[in-house]
Amino acid sequence: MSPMAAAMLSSHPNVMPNVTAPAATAGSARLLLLLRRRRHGRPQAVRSINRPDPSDPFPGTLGISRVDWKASCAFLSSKAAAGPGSSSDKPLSPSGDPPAADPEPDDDDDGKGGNHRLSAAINGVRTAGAGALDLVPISNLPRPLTIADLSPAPMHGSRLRVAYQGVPGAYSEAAAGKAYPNCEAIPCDQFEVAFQAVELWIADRAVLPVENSLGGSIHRNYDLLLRHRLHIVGEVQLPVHHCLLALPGVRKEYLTRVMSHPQALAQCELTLTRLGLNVTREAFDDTAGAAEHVANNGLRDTAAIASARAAELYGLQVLADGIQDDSSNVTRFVMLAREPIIPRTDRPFKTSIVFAHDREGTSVLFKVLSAFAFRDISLTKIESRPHRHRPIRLVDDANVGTAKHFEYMFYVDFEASMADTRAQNALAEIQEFTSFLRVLGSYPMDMTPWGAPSSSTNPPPPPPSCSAPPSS
Ligand SMILES: O=C(O)C(=O)C[C@]1(C(=O)O)C=C[C@@H](O)C=C1
Repeated sequence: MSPMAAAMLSSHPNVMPNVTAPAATAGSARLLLLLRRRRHGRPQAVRSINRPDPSDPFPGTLGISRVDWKASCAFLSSKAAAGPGSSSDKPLSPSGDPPAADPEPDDDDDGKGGNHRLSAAINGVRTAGAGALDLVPISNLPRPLTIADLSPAPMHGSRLRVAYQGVPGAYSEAAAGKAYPNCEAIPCDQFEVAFQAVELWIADRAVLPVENSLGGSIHRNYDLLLRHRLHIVGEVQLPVHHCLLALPGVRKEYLTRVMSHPQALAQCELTLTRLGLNVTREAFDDTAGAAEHVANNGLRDTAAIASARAAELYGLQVLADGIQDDSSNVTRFVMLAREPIIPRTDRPFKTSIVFAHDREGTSVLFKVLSAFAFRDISLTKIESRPHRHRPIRLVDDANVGTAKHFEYMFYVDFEASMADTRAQNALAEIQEFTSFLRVLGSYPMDMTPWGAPSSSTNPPPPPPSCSAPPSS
């Protein structure tokens, strides 16, 4: 089994390896108990019984050894034959008394005949000294894996896991909460790690910043989009409202240093000067990480630029609120998944592409842009990044010498779905004069109305958990 499939199986509550229908043995009773516990969200029970057993010929399965299995078969063939009318008719509690009620009733436990007869027989045996067998009807056996379980839709019975860069309190965490309101947000120390977390099935999605209205593009993520094989499945725009944070009791005059994410420092540059602060700027991996660093190290000469939520989390005071240079400071994040979503035309969609060309001159770029313009497709973004594998092109001109051009990869976002024939035709045309073309994703546009920036930028603790929006 591939590691990917194994990871899927282990994360699927209904998937249990090596379980077959004729499970009426004590070993399988134990198995049923395990399955039942697992269904009711008590993974410790599974873990504890799953201890390595030297006699287990199938390590890694559910911890039922062949010895157990044989004993179970012998046990049941002698006792289940007791049949109806014996003591086995009455389900009994472990104490030997009839149980008042099942503390963990099964959803589909209808209490009628069929499998219950078998379960009653076994429960009857339990009073004869077999211990606390707590069986569920065979109808509750795990269902087989179906094609739907293999679809890109995540969940597998649990919350969506969303990787973001930074620590709790970072804006990226708030963006993850906005994109997937009930997700389990997974902090990552670098953008690259968030990409890998999705690729390795540690997370179902990544939510990463790509541009800010004041600071511009987050180039690292453009480069990573090309290096990795993830798909853009959505976007969210998050108003970003920065605060100047310091340890309780510290006054602005004492400050000699301000730390934050370089984007946040850039977004507050003018305000820092206007506040009359004579401070050095120090870059940190993320805004909330800077706040945590100030708090953990008791730095009384240093402030952090971060969210109000970071102040709460790390016990800092807010020295100044709303210090971004523009009150409508917004960061755009993209949501990434292992599989693309199916593009639609019944709501506004955006498509992101990246291309390179190997012909000389500027006309290629002109032609690409014309392919969209002729079809009335609006571009919302264009970004160029160095072509890593071929950064420079030499152009020989016998008369003038050798010209050197920088080579670029061009990233374009346009307002159309890949399900729209205009977009398909535009890309078919573009493909003819580009050497490389990749669709990074076709996804619903974030159409949320422009809310009050201050409240949403100091978001309420992004629900540590998220549900997928309908589109992704
Ligand atoms: O440091 C954070 O809190 C982040 O989420 C990162 C980040 C960024 O990369 O631009 C996100 C939003 C803000 O624009 C500032 C920083």
